[in-house]
Amino acid sequence: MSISFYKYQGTGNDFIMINNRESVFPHDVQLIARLCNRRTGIGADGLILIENHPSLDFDMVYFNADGSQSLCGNGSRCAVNFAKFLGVIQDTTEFNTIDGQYAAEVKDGIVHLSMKDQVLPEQFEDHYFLNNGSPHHIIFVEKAETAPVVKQGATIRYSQAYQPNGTNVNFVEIINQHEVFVRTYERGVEDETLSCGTGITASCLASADKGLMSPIDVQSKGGRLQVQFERNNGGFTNIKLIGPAEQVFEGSINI
Ligand SMILES: N[C@H](CCC[C@H](N)C(=O)O)C(=O)O
Repeated sequence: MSISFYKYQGTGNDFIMINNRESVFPHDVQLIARLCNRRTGIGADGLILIENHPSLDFDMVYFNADGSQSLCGNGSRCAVNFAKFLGVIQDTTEFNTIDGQYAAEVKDGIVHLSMKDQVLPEQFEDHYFLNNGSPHHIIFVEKAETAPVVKQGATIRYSQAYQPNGTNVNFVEIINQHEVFVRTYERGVEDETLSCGTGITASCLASADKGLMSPIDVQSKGGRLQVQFERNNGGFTNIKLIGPAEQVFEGSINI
């Protein structure tokens, strides 16, 4: 059976997007991993199905490249622009994810994704940790460009401390009081991705503990995003992940 797909990328985090409102594409993780393989398949960090939802605009079903599932911030931004392209939504939406209901707004093609309120990231001797729909180990470094992202990221991701589910690992360089540079080793991709939306958001919230203030502009290897938030005594509210999400090409696959 031939299935059409669209390739999207959000600051270099790239996804196979399928309009699955007719439920033709199976939730088959072996097939998904094969399609995400950059040598034998289409190639992507993940695959996203847009499916119907009984009360919300759509259900975003996200799979990492290895078929595992978690919340994807950049994938959510791409799903919103894809849903707009399909005519499922106009410029505002409330949709479902593995982490529950999320809202977003599209302004001049830029997606403003509202993230859930968060507590302060847990602080350890050499890192922070926050699970904002996906788990994030956050390390502040002098120079992110030279950080051993894959080597050290994989070591932490597979360490005993994070068994059995693992974690994403973020390396954060503070540029100034309103800007950071973030690189991420992503669980489920098992490599560095050009950006990680939930990781960037978690890293910005940890940066607030180091005196940075909203809005925080973020450099990633795949492009620039912005994270906005309000601090209250116990944590953060009105958190937004803001950035582009572009359609790259359309294709079809036989499954
Ligand atoms: N790899 C992550 C999920 C995707 C996160 C990332 N692509 C994002 O934009 O948030 C995990 O398994 O926790």
